[in-house]
Amino acid sequence: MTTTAQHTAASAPAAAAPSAAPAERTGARTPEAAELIGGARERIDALDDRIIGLVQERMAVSAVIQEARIGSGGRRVNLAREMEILSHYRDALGKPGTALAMTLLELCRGRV
Ligand SMILES: O=C(O)C(=O)C[C@]1(C(=O)O)C=C[C@@H](O)C=C1
Repeated sequence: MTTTAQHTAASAPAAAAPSAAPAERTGARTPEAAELIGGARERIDALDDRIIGLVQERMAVSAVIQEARIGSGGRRVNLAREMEILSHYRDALGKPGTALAMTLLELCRGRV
């Protein structure tokens, strides 16, 4: 029987294999570029871990707010506040910022 992992490994392009040579793995055409990309990817992985941690922290703080509001007899969602957040992200990051804020709000809403 073929496992999912075997199937994926067999069908994935060689460039994606972890054991591939650095230049192949990064798409670079020189060892220097491969080295630079490898280092920058490590920084991106570290940044992504921090971003994920911040998102999780945001979710926890949002849950505290929602709990307090619902516990006091209010509604879970506060649309006026959501509009402020959408504007904030859009002002900082442009149109994709709005999409990012919507995803964050989706993650944060409805956790309590
Ligand atoms: O600020 C609030 O009132 C919240 O409930 C937090 C939050 C958010 O995650 O930013 C979540 C739900 C609301 O609809 C608006 C905003």
